[in-house]
Amino acid sequence: MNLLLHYARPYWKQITCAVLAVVTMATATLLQPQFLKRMLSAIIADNSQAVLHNGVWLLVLAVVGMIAGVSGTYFASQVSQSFAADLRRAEYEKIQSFSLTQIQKFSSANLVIRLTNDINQVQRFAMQLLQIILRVPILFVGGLVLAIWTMPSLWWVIVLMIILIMLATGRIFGKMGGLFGKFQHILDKNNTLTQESLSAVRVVKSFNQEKQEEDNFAASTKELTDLNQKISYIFSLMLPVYMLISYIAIAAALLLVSQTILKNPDELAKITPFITYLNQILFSLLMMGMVSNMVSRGLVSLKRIGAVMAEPSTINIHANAETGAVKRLNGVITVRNLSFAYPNDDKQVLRDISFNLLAGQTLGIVGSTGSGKSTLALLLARLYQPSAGQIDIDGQDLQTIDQETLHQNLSIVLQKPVLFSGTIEDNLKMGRPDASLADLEKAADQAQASEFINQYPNRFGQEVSERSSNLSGGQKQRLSLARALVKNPSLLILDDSTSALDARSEKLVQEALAKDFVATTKVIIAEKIASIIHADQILVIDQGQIVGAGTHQELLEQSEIYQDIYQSQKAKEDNHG
Ligand SMILES: Nc1ncnc2c1ncn2[C@@H]1O[C@H](COP(=O)(O)OP(=O)(O)OP(=O)(O)O)[C@@H](O)[C@H]1O
Repeated sequence: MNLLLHYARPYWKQITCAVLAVVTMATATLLQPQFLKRMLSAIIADNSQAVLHNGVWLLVLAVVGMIAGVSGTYFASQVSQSFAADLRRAEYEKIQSFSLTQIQKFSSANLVIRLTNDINQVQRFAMQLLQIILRVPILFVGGLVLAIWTMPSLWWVIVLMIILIMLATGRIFGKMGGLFGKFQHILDKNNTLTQESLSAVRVVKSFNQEKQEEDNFAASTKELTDLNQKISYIFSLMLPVYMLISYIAIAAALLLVSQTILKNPDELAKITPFITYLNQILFSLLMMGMVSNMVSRGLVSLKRIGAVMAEPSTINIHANAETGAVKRLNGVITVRNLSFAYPNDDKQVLRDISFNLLAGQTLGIVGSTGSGKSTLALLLARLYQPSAGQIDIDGQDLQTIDQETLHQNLSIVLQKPVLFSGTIEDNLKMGRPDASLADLEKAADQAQASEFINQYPNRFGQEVSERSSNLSGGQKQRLSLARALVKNPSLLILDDSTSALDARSEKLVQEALAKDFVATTKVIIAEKIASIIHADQILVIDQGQIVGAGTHQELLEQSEIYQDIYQSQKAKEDNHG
């Protein structure tokens, strides 16, 4: 609720207008039966002057009610849409400030729902709040008071009707308990399944898993449909039950009044407004039931958004608050006693890692599969936070460096290259939006990507399709490498980024890195020792620990594991050669 108040505050003027409009409309609705009663009395008394007078008032009230209704809807939709847009922006910014640890904690599919479906629910909730939820109590209390005032002797008919409706509502909502929470939970599950199977569509197809995926999806969708049907069924009971109760009340009222109408014809003028008030009370109770659906969903969504907003920002997005300046880092890396376990997992993937790297130096990392090399790269790029220990860049704790400074100084090429739909130019410029064509050409040369880019008639204007499915593995790797290089970073992290390149191209990339990126500190994870043989320092990682450190020559002399890896790779090469 605090969230709602916080984000609604800037719109207090529009909210005041919406509230005034709703109050005006409800008052007009409540006053109409009174003028109708006077008009009917005037007809019975054959007073044409009074008939006209009250008729005009009825018309005025109808027009005022209509204007208030339209302007109420206008202000309510303006407030709810602007409020939802602000909240969506704030939530998006919050998610941007999350580390991968936090994203993994919520799961990305779940965050997408919180950013789309939940915000929509809250927007609808805000709209209903300003439109219906405010109107309902006015109509209920006003209708009750005026109905009793119109026909005091029939007070017990109204009270009986309200008690019966309350009992019916209680029973209906008793059945609803918890259904909405469950609905949201299944929706999350359904979304995760969809996202997973669509993002891995090739794997699904190549393993002939379409049927299995379809079955999973069908099962989860059926669960969702069943639950939705249950909710709709319970709601569909409401209107007929309420109508039945109101007809009973109206029949009872008519029966009782029929006794007195002959003696006092003015009672006839009162029965019409009385029935109108009964209907207004009924309508307000019905609305209360209906909007409670929206309110429960809105509150569940608000709570889910609240959980995202309450998560502490681990990444400071904005550049230095005082100067607004983005620093050029030197790229001196100091890692002290670093340990790490993935969220929701007890296993220590990295243990007590320490090393130092001077600006412009190259660090090579080798080790068996699953030893923790990629994890170390992700930690160095601050995509995860260490569980223990610290990483300093130029003597500053990596966690405290603002996002803009880090983005401008650091480039990482992940093991699985990720490109975005758009042109090659769009992708390369992600690292440096102001890069000129000459900059792009230079980076493409360094990454050995020029040859295939030049084969496209529109060169850098060539479209990259969704999930870059129109590019080969090697082409994707070259483009992500070019994207990292175009930034001329102070710190470059390559996670097995040349694995899909032929030996000649890989050698040319290495030469470009040595020649053109002298000042850049380079961390290179490699399968092949040949890729890092000239590194200033090489770390050998095994089961999350450093088991050897030094230059190629030093490791050959000191590290058995390194010797084994080197000999086995050399033997393979000799066999091929
Ligand atoms: N997101 C994750 N959540 C939980 N565990 C993970 C996650 N990513 C990796 N792991 C685990 O962490 C360990 C180290 O993985 P990592 O990817 O760092 O190894 P690696 O040395 O880079 O392997 P490879 O050479 O095969 O790429 C593995 O046991 C892996 O199962």
